[in-house]
Amino acid sequence: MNNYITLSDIENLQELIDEALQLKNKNTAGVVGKGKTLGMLFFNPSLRTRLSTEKAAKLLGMEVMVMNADKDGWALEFEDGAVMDSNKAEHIKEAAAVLSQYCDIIAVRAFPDLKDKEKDEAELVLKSFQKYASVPVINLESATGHPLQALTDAITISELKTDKKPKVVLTWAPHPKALPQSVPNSFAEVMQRLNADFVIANPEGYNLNPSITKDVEVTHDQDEALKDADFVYVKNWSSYEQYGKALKTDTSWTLTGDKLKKTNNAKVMHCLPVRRNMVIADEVLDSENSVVIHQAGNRTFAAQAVLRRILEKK
Ligand SMILES: NCCC[C@H](NC(=O)CCC(=O)O)C(=O)O
Ligand SMILES: NC(=O)OP(=O)(O)O
Repeated sequence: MNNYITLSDIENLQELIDEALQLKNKNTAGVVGKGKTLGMLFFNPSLRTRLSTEKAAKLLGMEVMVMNADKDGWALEFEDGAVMDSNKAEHIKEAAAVLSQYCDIIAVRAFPDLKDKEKDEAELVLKSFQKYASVPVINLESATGHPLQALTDAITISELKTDKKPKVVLTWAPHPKALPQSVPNSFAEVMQRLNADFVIANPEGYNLNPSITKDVEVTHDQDEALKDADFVYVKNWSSYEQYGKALKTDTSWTLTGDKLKKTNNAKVMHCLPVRRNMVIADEVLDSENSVVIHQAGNRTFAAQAVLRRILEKK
C-alpha cells in the first residue's frame, strides 16, 4: 500500500480484515517500524483516532510525533499562486516537504467546512499533503471519508457476525450540530464490499451522495429498516442535498430501546463520540447490545494493519 487516502487503496478487503484480526489475537509487537517515524497532524479534535493510531505505530516499533496543526502550527495556505498577504504564514508546498524530512509517514485529519460542496469534495487539504509530501499519507478523517473507521467497522462486523450474510442497517440519528458525511460515506462504501444485506435509513433531505451509495437500498422509514436487523450502525450527518444543513434535530429518529426491539437483537455500533439521548438512548448504549467500546478497541488493529502494509510496501 502506498497511501491510505480512501477505501479504494485496499485491494483485498478480506485479506486486510484477516491481518488485523491476527494482529489482535496474537497481540503481535513488530519491528517493521523500528527507526521510522509517524507524524500526525490534526486540524480537528480527536480521541480515538489520535490515540489508537499512536498506539498502533508504537506496537510496530515506530516513533510518533503529533501536532494540533490548527492551534500550534502556522496557518497554512493551500492555494497555488496565492499572494500571501493576509493571515496564512506558510504554504503547504514548504510544510509538506519539510514534514517529509522528519517523518516516514504523514497522517492528517481535516474535516469539511460544510459550506461549499465542491470545495469539500476536492479534498484540498488531504490532496495537497499527498501532492507535496514525498512520503506516504494516511487519512485520519477528511472532508468526505473516514477509511480507518470504515476498516474498523468491517473488522468488527466480521468478528461479531453470527450469520454469513447479516442484515446491516445504517440509520441517521439526530444531533444538534451539522456533522460531516465522512463516516457514513465510508461505512456505505465498505458495506458494499462485504457480504451483507445493507440498508440505509434516513429522513427525507438526508440522502447521502448517490455516487457513493450507488444501488444500496435507501428508505425514509426507520422502523421498517430496523426490522430483523443484525447490526444497527447509528450516525448523524448533515444534509448532502441542502449541503451542510442540519434540517431536523427532534428526537424522533433517536435509537431507543423500543426501536431496538424491532431488530433481531441487533448489535449497535457508533464510531463515537456519541451524544447520549440525542443520537442513542442511555438504555441502548448501556445495554448488552451496544458494541461501541469493542468497536473503538478495534481502531488500534485497523491502524496497525494499514501502517504495516505501508511500511512493508505491500
Ligand atoms: N471521528 C468521529 C466523528 C467525528 C465527527 N463528529 C463530531 O464532530 C461530533 C462533535 C459533537 O458531538 O459535538 C463526525 O461526525 O464526523
Ligand atoms: N471515531 C473517531 O474517529 O473518533 P475520534 O474523532 O475521537 O478520533
